[in-house]
Amino acid sequence: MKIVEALNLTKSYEMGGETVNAIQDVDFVINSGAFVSFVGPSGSGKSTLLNMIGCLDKPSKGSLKVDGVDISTLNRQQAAKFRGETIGFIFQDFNLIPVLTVAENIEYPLLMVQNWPTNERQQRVKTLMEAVGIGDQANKFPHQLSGGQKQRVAVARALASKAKLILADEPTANLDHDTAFRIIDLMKAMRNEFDTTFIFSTHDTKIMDSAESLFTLEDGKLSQKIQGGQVR
Ligand SMILES: Nc1ncnc2c1ncn2[C@@H]1O[C@H](COP(=O)(O)OP(=O)(O)OP(=O)(O)O)[C@@H](O)[C@H]1O
Repeated sequence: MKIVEALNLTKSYEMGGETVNAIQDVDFVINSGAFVSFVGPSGSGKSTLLNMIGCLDKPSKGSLKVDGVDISTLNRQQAAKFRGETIGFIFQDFNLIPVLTVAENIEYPLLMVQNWPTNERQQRVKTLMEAVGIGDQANKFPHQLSGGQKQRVAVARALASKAKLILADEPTANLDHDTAFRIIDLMKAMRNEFDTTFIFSTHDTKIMDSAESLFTLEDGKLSQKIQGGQVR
C-alpha cells in the first residue's frame, strides 16, 4: 500500500521578486512500512519536502497524497486533525516540553490530539518507554537527559498515538556519531515493532546507509534513488 505519493510536486517561494523553486517537479512513491531517507546538502529541499508530507505546508503545483488523502485539499483545521491522527514528528532539536517529565512528554499527544482513557494512556506510555530503552527515566525532566535519551523520548512521543507515518527532519543532527547510529537503529526497530513507516532526512552520508530506500535531493530535484524506493 502507498503511504506517500507525489506527482509533479513543486514548491516555490517568492523572495524579493524572485521565485525560489525549493522542490521542482518531483515524482515518487513510498510504500507503507518503508524505512526511507531523503538525503541532500543544505538547501536542497529536504525540510520543504518533509513539511509538505507532514501537511505543514502546501504544494505550489502537482499533487501529494498521504495515506490516500490529497493534502492540498485540506484546510488548516482538517490538516491539523489529519496530522494528529496519521503523522508523528521527530525534530533535530528534540522539541521536548521542558516542564514535563519524560512520561508526560510521551503522553502529551494522547491528551492533546486523541482522547484516550487514562489507563490505556498510561499503559501506552509505559510500553513505549520500555520499547525505546528509557523505562527507568519516566520521572526525569528533559534537561536531566543526554541528547540520545532526549531523542529516544521524542521517538516514543512520535509513536504514541499510533501514527501510520513518522517524519524525522535531521533527527541525528545534534547527536554524536555513535548515538546517531543508535537512534537510527532504534527508529528501524520501532518501525518493525509498531508497524509504521519512517521517513527521515539527513545530510550525513554515513547515516543514510541505514535507510532501506534512499532518495537524493539536489537543488529541489530528486536525482537518484537506491534500493526499494520508486522514482517514477
Ligand atoms: N519560507 C521560505 N521562504 C523562502 N525560501 C525558502 C523558504 N523555505 C525554504 N526556502 C528555500 O528553499 C530551498 C530549500 O530549503 P530547505 O529548508 O527545504 O532545504 P534543506 O535541504 O532542508 O536544508 P537544511 O539541510 O539546511 O535544513 C532553499 O533555497 C531555501 O532558501
